[in-house]
Amino acid sequence: MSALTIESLSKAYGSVQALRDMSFEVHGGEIFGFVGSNGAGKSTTMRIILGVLAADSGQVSWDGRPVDLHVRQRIGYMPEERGLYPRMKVGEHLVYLARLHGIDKAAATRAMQHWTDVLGLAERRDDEVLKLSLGNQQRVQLAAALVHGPDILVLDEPFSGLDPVAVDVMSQVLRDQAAAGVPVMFSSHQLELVERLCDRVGIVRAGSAVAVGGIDELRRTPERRWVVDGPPPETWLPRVPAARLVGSSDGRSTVEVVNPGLQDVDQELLAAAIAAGPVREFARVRPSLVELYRHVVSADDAPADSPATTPEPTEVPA
Ligand SMILES: Nc1ncnc2c1ncn2[C@@H]1O[C@H](COP(=O)(O)OP(=O)(O)OP(=O)(O)O)[C@@H](O)[C@H]1O
Repeated sequence: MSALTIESLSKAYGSVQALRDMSFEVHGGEIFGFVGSNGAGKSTTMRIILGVLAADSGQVSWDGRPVDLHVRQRIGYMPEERGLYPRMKVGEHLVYLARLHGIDKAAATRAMQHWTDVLGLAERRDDEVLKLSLGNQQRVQLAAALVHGPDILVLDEPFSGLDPVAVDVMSQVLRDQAAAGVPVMFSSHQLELVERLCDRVGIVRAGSAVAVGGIDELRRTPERRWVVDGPPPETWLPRVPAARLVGSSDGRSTVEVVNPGLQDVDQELLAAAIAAGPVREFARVRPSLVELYRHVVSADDAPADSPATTPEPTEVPA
């Protein structure tokens, strides 16, 4: 399957180092969530992928070859600063954009009809863009990214400001595109949505991707914790010196392995707990994407808009 490879991008705006050694890959058929604080470098990376901005160094390739004008024509892009002509009618606008990508008039009209149907805009085809609500303008913007049948989708905050129904519609479109083999990359600050929708994520801090991987992969943190619903911990935990109590509530104890390098402590914990009484639940505690994000991003003490030192990458299991 094809892949979009972002390799060691650097970019400075004057004295602000927006990107430093930004690297990650988006594979065909996956939805990749691009997350990070304000000013971390997400939009800058996406603009460089599109070629509307040049990197100082590094490169973007598709299928192992540097992205050229021909490939860029095949990208569907939703810019952060939404770029529609307010006085143009929705239908005409989409046909015009498809034609700019070299699609003939009949195919462009069919594509416009298809995407306005899918995105719930069929009734609005003859309305000027400026007469639409912001959420509907955003749907048009997604249609604009899709109308030429792109091979790659790069969407800058496509979900911001959408109502829950529009979020569902857009999520389904992205799933369908990924199922058709398209690599779908989008940035967002809505981490629950990213966790629900994405196959992989890249967490950006101060211009670098500091954690990249499948969400389950990233959640396998070195801090190993278990929740145990069973006998009181004081009756069995002292038998496992490698673990300590982190907290208890409602009869459930959270225990943590003191030395993360030790293997099979979970089996010792379970055996010790069962020996002391019935165990109703024994489960590994995994951080949510929100917790993971806070952990990774909290190392960024410098304000995002000022020059910062290069962060140490967070180790992610292969
Ligand atoms: N045109 C520009 N001129 C000068 N500095 C810029 C410009 N565009 C971005 N920057 C700076 O580059 C850094 C990265 O900005 P970028 O917009 O890529 O971040 P972002 O992760 O997309 O942020 P947000 O989540 O707020 O959209 C920030 O420090 C920003 O202030």
